[in-house]
Amino acid sequence: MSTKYDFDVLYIGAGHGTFDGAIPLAASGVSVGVIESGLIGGTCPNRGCNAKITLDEPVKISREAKRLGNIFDGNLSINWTKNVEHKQEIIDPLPDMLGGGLESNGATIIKGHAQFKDDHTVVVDGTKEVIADKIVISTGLKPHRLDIPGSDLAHDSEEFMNLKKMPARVVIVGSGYIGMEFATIASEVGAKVTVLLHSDKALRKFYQPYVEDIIADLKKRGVTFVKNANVQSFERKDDTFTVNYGDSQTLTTDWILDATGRIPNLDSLGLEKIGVKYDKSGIFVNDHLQTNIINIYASGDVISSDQPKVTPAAAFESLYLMKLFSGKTDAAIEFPVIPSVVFTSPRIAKAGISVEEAKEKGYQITELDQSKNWYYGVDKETLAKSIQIHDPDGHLVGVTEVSDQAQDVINALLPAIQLKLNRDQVESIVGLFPTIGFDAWSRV
Ligand SMILES: Cc1cc2nc3c(=O)[nH]c(=O)nc-3n(C[C@H](O)[C@H](O)[C@H](O)COP(=O)(O)OP(=O)(O)OC[C@H]3O[C@@H](n4cnc5c(N)ncnc54)[C@H](O)[C@@H]3O)c2cc1C
Ligand SMILES: NC(=O)c1ccc[n+]([C@@H]2O[C@H](COP(=O)([O-])OP(=O)(O)OC[C@H]3O[C@@H](n4cnc5c(N)ncnc54)[C@H](O)[C@@H]3O)[C@@H](O)[C@H]2O)c1
Repeated sequence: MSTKYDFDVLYIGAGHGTFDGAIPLAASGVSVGVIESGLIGGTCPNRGCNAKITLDEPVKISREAKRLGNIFDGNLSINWTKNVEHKQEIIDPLPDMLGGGLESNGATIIKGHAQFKDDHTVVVDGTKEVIADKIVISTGLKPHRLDIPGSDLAHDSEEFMNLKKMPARVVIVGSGYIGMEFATIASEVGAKVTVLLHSDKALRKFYQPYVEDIIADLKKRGVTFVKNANVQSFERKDDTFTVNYGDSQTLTTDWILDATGRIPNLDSLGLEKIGVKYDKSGIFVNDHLQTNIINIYASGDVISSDQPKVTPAAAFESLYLMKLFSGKTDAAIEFPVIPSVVFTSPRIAKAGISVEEAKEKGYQITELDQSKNWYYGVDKETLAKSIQIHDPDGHLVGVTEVSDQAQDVINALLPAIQLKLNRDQVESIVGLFPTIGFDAWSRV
């Protein structure tokens, strides 16, 4: 490293877009700095994936217990307060663990808010200047807030996960990942949930007939869905709230979740000052994750990209930059198949080519009603369907599944899709039995 720099590589933000690659980069001897204004680990461990999946665990068990019916004696009910305490116990150690992983491998953590002064200089909390050869912007997303009267009366996903008590009535505006996952959790915990849709579709990027199956199932469990709701305003009346929507329609509720999306977190970063190009979808990068400023890169959710804004994509980008910066590659980034799952119950998950794309290409589409499959019968899954897509050479190129085990099915099948395995190769691999992975693999 030249003596004019404090670090070879300086990351802004300490989420998956940073630490997956920054740890091995620092371990390889490269001088690494990480500036973080909040908790080390960023969204996923502290207020995203890990927090959410911990809160979802009793929900999953409760759903399964209900399906298994009178095999269980007595009623199971979820104590939300204890559930939130358990979530906190699980996630509290993560920032120290991840920070320890960075520091023990030689990276320096600098706490505070970063703002660019020039192409190589970042000012932390308006006082401390840090100079680096290369800088990676990995500042993630923040909740979008509706621009309507009373919008400050609504809450975000982090506040939902920290609720001490589950409100009796919850209105959720938005039916994307967060809207649908949190509707599943809140309703299983006992809240009367209403989901207000922007249009007539939820989870737009997923296979719509399966999304409709999930909606129908949630409706049976008491969740109300209002399509084309056109939310106008929120008002407070003592301890309750009124949601005004549509053509003079109203709803009274105890709590409002604004789940209308997440937007690039570029607050006071000073990008205009140095001329880094971006728009409302994120920072523009080339196929080496490089911005229009030669020494400044971006990684993770903050990038304007077609990849899903999920942890595996952020981690992959971060690892790519590690390889680029340590001279292990100079090739353009080549994304693997990035799978995605929505943790509703049943879940919906997918990888590879979508059903719509398969239809356009004339690929073979095979649908299986998994509720007839003995393995799904073990936990009495009545809503379980799977679609496999094969290309003209017989390679598995896409899978979509709705079932309570969809995420494990997709994980099991990923190697076949990513590596384009042929029949002999598929048959050369055997898995553990009886497991959903074995079952899924036997369908390839
Ligand atoms: C409720 C929820 C549930 C989710 N569930 C899943 C899931 O189940 N599976 C999945 O794959 N993905 C999930 N995600 C998405 C996942 O969390 C993100 O894709 C992932 O965290 C992106 O990582 P990142 O490093 O790009 O950004 P982040 O993790 O958001 O990290 C950005 C960091 O930058 C810091 N920062 C921002 N600006 C500055 C600044 N100027 N100076 C210093 N620091 C700054 C922030 O404090 C933050 O820590 C979920 C997201 C949410 C919100
Ligand atoms: N399981 C997972 O991987 C997971 C879970 C949660 C979040 N995430 C990530 O977090 C990000 C944010 O999730 P999200 O659910 O907030 O965003 P999203 O983009 O998935 O959904 C936003 C929803 O809000 C709706 N909407 C937008 N404007 C509206 C308006 N004015 N009125 C009513 N509805 C409106 C949209 O139609 C959409 O249904 C996503 O990019 C996702 O990748 C991932």
